[in-house]
Amino acid sequence: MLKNNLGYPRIGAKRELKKACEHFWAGKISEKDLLLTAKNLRKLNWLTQQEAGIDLIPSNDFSFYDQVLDMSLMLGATPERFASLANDPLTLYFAMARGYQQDGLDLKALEMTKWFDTNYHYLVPEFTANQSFELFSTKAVDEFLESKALGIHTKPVLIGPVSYLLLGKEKEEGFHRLDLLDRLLPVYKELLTRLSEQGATWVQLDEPYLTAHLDPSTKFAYQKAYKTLRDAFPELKILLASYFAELDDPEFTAQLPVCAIHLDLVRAPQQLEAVLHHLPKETSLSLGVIDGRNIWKPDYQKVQAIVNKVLKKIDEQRILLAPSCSLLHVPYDLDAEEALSPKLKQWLSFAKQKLHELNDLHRILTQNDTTSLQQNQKCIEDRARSVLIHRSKVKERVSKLTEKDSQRESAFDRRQALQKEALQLPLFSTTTIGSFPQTPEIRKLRAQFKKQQLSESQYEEKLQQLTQELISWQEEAGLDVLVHGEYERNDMVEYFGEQLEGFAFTQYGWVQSYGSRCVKPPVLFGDVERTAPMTVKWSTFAQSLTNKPVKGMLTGPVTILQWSFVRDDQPRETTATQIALAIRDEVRDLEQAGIRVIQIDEPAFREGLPLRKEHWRHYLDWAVKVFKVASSGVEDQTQIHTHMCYSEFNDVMEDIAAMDADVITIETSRSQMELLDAFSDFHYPNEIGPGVYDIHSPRVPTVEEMVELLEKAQQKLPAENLWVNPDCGLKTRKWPETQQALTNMVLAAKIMRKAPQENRQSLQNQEVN
Ligand SMILES: CN1c2c(nc(N)[nH]c2=O)NC[C@@H]1CNc1ccc(C(=O)N[C@@H](CCC(=O)N[C@@H](CCC(=O)N[C@@H](CCC(=O)O)C(=O)O)C(=O)O)C(=O)O)cc1
Ligand SMILES: N[C@@H](CCS)C(=O)O
Ligand SMILES: [Zn+2]
Repeated sequence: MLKNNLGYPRIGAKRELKKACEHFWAGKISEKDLLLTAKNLRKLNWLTQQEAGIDLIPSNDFSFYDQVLDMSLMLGATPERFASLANDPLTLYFAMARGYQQDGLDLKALEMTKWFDTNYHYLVPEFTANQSFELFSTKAVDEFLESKALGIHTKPVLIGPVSYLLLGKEKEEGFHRLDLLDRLLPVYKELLTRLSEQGATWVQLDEPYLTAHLDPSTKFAYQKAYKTLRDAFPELKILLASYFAELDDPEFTAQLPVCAIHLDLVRAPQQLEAVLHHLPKETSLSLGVIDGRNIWKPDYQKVQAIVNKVLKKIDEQRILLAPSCSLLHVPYDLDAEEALSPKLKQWLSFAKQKLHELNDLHRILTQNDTTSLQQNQKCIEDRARSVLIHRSKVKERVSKLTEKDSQRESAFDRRQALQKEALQLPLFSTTTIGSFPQTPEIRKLRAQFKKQQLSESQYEEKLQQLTQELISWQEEAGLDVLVHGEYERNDMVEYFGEQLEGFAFTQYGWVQSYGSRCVKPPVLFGDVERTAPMTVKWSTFAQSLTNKPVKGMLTGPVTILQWSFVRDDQPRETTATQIALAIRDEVRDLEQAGIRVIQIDEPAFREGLPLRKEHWRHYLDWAVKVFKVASSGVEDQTQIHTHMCYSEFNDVMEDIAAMDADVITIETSRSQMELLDAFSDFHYPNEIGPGVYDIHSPRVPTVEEMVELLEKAQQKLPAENLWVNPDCGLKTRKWPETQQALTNMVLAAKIMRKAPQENRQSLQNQEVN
């Protein structure tokens, strides 16, 4: 029974890679220094896994930015616009990730989207009809050799050919990306040849799309790909990894010609039986029994029962024990946490602890280690019985909710009329999504405050000053609905977690979100309660400085749930309802305090959608309901906004409309307003702000391109329902580019208001470049 790990976090336990990348981008360290930091991190990861007794240790799970981008580079799938950077691979790599505005070039980054239902984002490969592939980078081989030099025999991890193609997007009409398989497979063969030549014995090919609906042509692609690879490499042990959901067709997958199949038995234990039934006698099974997506200790007895069931069908040599998916989605090391309560800490495990759990389980299963089993049982029982978790007042309030609590007083038409009268906003009103640059100075102030080097009043005074400057700047820039800037927030979820009962927060529990950006998800361990207002002070302070409306800024219940490590002892919808009640109280308090526009962000609404369609209805029903519970406690005149980013809306339009927010701002600019089609096809009734520029890149958008996007939007939706705003919050941007971009955005809105061609010309002359 081998202990198999699918992937390890790579950002560094103290975010060393993040810091090195950001310093490199800022020109503060050399390429050599960056490469050395990366090498040290890889070494540390391999040694940690070796020490923990893992048999199949992954390599090529490291990435400077994203593993899908790494694959694109290895396979030579570089869009034409980057051709001039081909002789400088690292510059090319970061240009594809972040865009490139230098030396007279203005290259847009690849589109970024969510990695399945996680909070990790990948860079979408771009394909053309005459797409060619070549072995451009040998990263997987290089890292295999690097581990070999340390005396560690690793298992290279690659994204499998079919999922790689499915993760991408056709950039022109007339072909399907799976048509490219015949051109792609020779490059996989070349890569596997190099790996075999260097002594690789196992290779993990991730095919998470095996859990999506498999139509005949997709099945054909999988069969072709894996038969080709098996025929070419009969000796190589290919581990085919699925995760995050159940296989769409267990019989089909079980019979693919590979050495082993990995199953996520945390998310989808029900698939085991069917797979066992169809598994050929020579195929091994990797049992994903440790949760790679959450931080709770597993119940060893339950795992034991699963493995024993498998042992009845196949023998020990064909079983691998594994986490459910790569450990990329959990933090590094619980031992580093000094401030967590010891009680809570004994219920948790992070990546390093999960490795040791594999070891414990291996001993329990193969050597009958009853001590580990009993210790684990004690922890599990202790958590189940703990008084820390339960608040009867909260449970009672949830049970007393009625239909009325999730309905606004009047229908949208009436609310819209009342709000227009109350707010007196122009056509194409301009606003931002909430956050403004979180400068190193602001982060430093907070760090000093947390270390008690600054008193609360000193910290708040400085933030007040910055907020005041921001309000003045927005007024001067001519924005219509202002924001306070979210300077006081470390993160839009963590900030609320820190203020709500039922949450705990970590010191170093960082998880990569995209590129160098990390989040520290709070631990939602118990019943959620708001004991005091959370945002009223900052919103009312900002509102006191201006006559223009300042938007109150809250994170919605689905997003708080989705971006936290959530308790697994009750249904997610129950926990979401508890959060919704806390937000509802905050919304009401903001209204009472004179805030007339309130935004409840739900960027994770679409991400929370289960991967398997049969589970959608249930999720959508409760997700819409909890948003309405959070947002419906206000008067008709109070304008409720929501915001969503990176979402494919087509499938869920009806439910987004059912949320009944007065205004929704969405990400659309990277896809050139394509996403808006869903709203226009559906005749979305409420107001909508399609993002007119991409905030993930420092590139300053021109007035012209934003006008063009707004014109596209105007063709799709009535002008009186349109808002003008960026794609998302501006916290990751620097000040000069933010000012220039927003100044251009306001000009674009003014052009749209004036419309005649002559006015456009004169306004474009004022553009800031
Ligand atoms: C909108 N997005 C979000 C997602 N998930 C969230 N939970 N939050 C989100 O906003 N998912 C989808 C997208 C992903 N986008 C982003 C965008 C930006 C970030 C980001 O900027 N993350 C920051 C970390 C933010 C944070 O919590 N900072 C803390 C700690 C600051 C810090 O680093 N302090 C230093 C000391 C500083 C000094 O002394 O100078 C330290 O501790 O070492 C804070 O502000 O207090 C990032 O830097 O990665 C994430 C997701
Ligand atoms: N209000 C948040 C939303 C991000 S999705 C922000 O502006 O950062
Ligand atoms: Zn956003």
